[in-house]
Amino acid sequence: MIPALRIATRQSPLALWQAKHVAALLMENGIESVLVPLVSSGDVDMTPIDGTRQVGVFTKRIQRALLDDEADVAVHSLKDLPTEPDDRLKLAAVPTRETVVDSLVSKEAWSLADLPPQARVGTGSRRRAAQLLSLRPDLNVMSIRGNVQTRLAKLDDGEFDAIMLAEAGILRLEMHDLSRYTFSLDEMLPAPGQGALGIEVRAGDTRSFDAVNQLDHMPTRMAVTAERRLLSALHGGCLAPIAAHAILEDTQLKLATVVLTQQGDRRLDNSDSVDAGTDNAAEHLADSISRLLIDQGAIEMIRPD
Ligand SMILES: NCc1[nH]cc(CCC(=O)O)c1CC(=O)O
Repeated sequence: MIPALRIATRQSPLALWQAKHVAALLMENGIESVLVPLVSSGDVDMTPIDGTRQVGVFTKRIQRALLDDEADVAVHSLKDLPTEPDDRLKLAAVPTRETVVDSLVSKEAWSLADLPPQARVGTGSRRRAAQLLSLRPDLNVMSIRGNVQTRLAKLDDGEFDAIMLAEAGILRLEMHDLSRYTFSLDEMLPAPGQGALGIEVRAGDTRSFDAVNQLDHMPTRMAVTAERRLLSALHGGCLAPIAAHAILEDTQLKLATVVLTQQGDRRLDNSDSVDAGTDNAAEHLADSISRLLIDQGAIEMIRPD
């Protein structure tokens, strides 16, 4: 009998949902799997996210499980996965993407315009903070940590008037009735890879690769390849105020980007598209926008002060 694929996962409700989702997708292809739940430092460390903290806190622990042969498959939220490739691992699949947008969660379901002056808005993301401040400089953007449930409890306790979350996480956790306003893409562009999963296997593990690669969704893969390449070209890491959203529409791959200063007082908005049928379309699209951004001074803007 072929042994079941071992899927490494963190133990937050969102991570467990994502790992079980991948197990279900594998099962549709007749592939058995078991979950290997692990503890990551990103889940226990409650200090505020800032430039001094390491990137990859959520992903390193489960990558280590693969390298140590405790598991065969690592399921990540793609936006948490650093762009620097690790030769020992391979991104075997990026399945069909969930909604990419962000939501503003508040008791009153305030829209961006409804938020009272100076309202206290919680987010741990520089990208969300800077975009929000660029639109509403009066707001008090405050740091918040913890998993989705912890953040919602802090909102409930009155520590914040509103918090920002990825809509993908809200839907995965089946909080369809959560009182919220969903930003349009014109108001708030997502993080590179937001709403997508990234599934890694050990380089050279062809059995796991072949099983997992069946879950790869070409349009999603192209879109996130463009978004992540842009992030990587700007040396942004997942903590920089860089937003990017790509989508394949008919034959065109489109990429929209926003780069901001931390306080949102300056922003660069760029978008472009390419014929998706050309060689390395995603890479070329990202490279042409990143050259533009670098000329516009993006590297200096995102430098943490
Ligand atoms: N940084 C934590 C994280 N990683 C992935 C998601 C949500 C799911 C996704 O964006 O794919 C979240 C929570 C959030 O940003 O609200």
